[in-house]
Amino acid sequence: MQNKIGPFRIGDKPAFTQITADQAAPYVIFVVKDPLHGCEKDTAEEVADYFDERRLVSDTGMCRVYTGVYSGVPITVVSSGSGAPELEIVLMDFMMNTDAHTFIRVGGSGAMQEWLRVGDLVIATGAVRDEGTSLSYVPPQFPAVADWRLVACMKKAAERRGFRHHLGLTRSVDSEYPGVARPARDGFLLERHKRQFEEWHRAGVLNVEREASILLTLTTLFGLRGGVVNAIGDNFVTGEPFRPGAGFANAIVTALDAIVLLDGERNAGE
Ligand SMILES: O=P(O)(O)O[C@H]1O[C@H](CO)[C@@H](O)[C@H]1O
Ligand SMILES: O=c1cc[nH]c(=O)[nH]1
Repeated sequence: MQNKIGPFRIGDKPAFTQITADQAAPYVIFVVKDPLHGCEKDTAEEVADYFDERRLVSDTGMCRVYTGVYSGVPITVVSSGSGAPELEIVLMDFMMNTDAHTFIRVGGSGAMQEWLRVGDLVIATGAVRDEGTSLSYVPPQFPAVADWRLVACMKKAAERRGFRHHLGLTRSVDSEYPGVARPARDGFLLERHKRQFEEWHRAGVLNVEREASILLTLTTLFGLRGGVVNAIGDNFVTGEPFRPGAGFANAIVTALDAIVLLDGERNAGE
């Protein structure tokens, strides 16, 4: 049997973002409305403040969308809640209703290696799919891979700006507590949670957060261009304390500059 009810729409627009094809730029940046970024503004507005011109496309309460121009390139930015389940529905609004082809997550994360510093950037080459949403699409063996051109452009952008940055694997989880070996109520944490943390550390995963893998799974699955740049806000291994918004502005600029570089390559037919 198939679900006879299609995607949610209100006023004949996708319910969660109200996005329409004519309002969406080819390049879309996804951010979380997160107090960890240390700003008063909605995170989408924080990104849109970098645009040379911009217009508010929608604000449904769950998502806020701006479309504008940065260095001559049209870009859309959308903010939503935290975690793979929420980003899935935002991604599907764009993937099923617009011609957007490049999807970039800009966010924060916790470091999983002692040599990473708070404020550094991690440009994901791929993601560990330790969340449930992407498993609803494809088996765990399916790789969540970043687009190599986009990764190269983000690396070049960070280098040119002099931002400390690293390329490697990002792990996405559903649980912010045992999922990252952080004790929950009553100190609840099992040995297997500690072992899991150690395994991913030993496997060389650079950082952990909650959205990279759903974005990279879906862009890989549907032949779109996906990328993720996360700032390091704290270090789970060394205990370097959390600093709100550390490196987040650098992550935003890296994504924006990378889009300009990528657009230039596309226009040059590379
Ligand atoms: O800094 P942002 O992008 O919110 O992302 C990280 O912070 C949130 C809380 O952990 C999760 O969404 C995680 O992915
Ligand atoms: O664990 C996390 C998640 C987001 N940002 C951080 O700094 N750490």
